[in-house]
Amino acid sequence: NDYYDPALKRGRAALLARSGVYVVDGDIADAELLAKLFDVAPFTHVLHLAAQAGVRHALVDPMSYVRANVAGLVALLEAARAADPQPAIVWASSSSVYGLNSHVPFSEHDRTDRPASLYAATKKAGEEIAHVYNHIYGLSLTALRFFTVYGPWGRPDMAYFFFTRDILAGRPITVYESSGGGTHQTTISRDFTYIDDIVKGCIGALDTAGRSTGSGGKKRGPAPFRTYNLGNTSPVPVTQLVDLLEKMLKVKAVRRVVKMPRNGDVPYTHANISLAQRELGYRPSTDLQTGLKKFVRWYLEYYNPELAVKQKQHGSSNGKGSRGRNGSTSSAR
Ligand SMILES: NC(=O)c1ccc[n+]([C@@H]2O[C@H](COP(=O)([O-])OP(=O)(O)OC[C@H]3O[C@@H](n4cnc5c(N)ncnc54)[C@H](O)[C@@H]3O)[C@@H](O)[C@H]2O)c1
Ligand SMILES: O=C(O)[C@H]1O[C@H](OP(=O)(O)OP(=O)(O)OC[C@H]2O[C@@H](n3ccc(=O)[nH]c3=O)[C@H](O)[C@@H]2O)[C@H](O)[C@@H](O)[C@H]1O
Repeated sequence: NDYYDPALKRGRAALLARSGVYVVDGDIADAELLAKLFDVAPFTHVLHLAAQAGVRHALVDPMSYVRANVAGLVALLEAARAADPQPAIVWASSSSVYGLNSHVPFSEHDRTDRPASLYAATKKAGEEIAHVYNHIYGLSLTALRFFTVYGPWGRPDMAYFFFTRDILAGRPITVYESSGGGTHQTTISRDFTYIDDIVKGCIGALDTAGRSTGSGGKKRGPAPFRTYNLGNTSPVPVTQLVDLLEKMLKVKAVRRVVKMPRNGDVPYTHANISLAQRELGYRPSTDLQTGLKKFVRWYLEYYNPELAVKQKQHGSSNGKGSRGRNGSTSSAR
């Protein structure tokens, strides 16, 4: 869909195709298409990442979340349970299911019944729906609760991405610094997790997913039903994220620092990852500074190759704007 620039999605698909992955464009809620795919190949595993993401956009287009994250998930589970053999399914839930939970670090045993956004509520609904398909049809189901994933080829609606774009363009950015008031002020922070670490967690989950125990819609025995946090377990204040970007871009941000509005965001996230460590061998190894450097290098090469070359040659930008892939003029000041 065109929630953000489809050219970026096509670029990722081209990377996949180059590595021998067969890419089909389609709607996850299209039952006929899914049935055809399951006819063509006896999939052993499915890694399901398609969703309407983004916590704040749910205020703008609530139904897109219901369609992709609820109807889309059910369509996939229906296709999987009818398949013979049934595949094991690993899918992306979200740290946002912890909502207003205040017990840190967030553990899989903590409450997830107080979501702060419709996005979070649809992911939580997905976790409950998955339980039904495990219970009735014996599908092996693993939900991975990703914590604020960032890196090259990332999502332009996420703060680290549009802060980079706006800082380079000299546009002001709005930084949520705290929430609450009086003695209950909370510093807004995130357990930012680098994409390569998340990928390793996904592979760990696929490799240990066991088998679905049904075929053709019939359950034959108990199958795994699992939920894991995939975070970095090292929260960083959003203000510090901006400090790091300023250093890497060599541009001072124009900051508008405000209290966090009630727009679906939660004040902080912090993953307890012991379970994933133990059972998936998950060991995140990228701190925010290292991961952001890789993101910034990619960003400049993708959107602003001229500036990337200048930064490499001179170790600093020259202050003159240059035209990038997105057509916008970015000026390093
Ligand atoms: N990036 C994060 O910080 C983060 C954190 C927690 C969970 N997640 C989850 O991880 C998964 C991947 O997220 P992402 O950040 O790469 O987001 P993304 O938006 O880049 O990827 C999701 C993809 O799903 C596609 N999609 C949406 N509706 C679809 C539909 N009906 N049929 C087929 N495709 C559809 C979109 O076009 C998009 O390409 C999502 O499920 C997201 O909710 C992401
Ligand atoms: O882990 C997840 O489950 C979620 O991760 C991600 O959500 P978030 O952690 O909210 O990331 P993101 O929007 O980049 O905001 C980062 C920080 O910047 C703050 N923020 C945001 C906007 C702004 O203008 N100013 C600001 O300070 C904001 O308050 C926050 O503190 C995914 O987008 C989402 O799909 C979901 O899956």
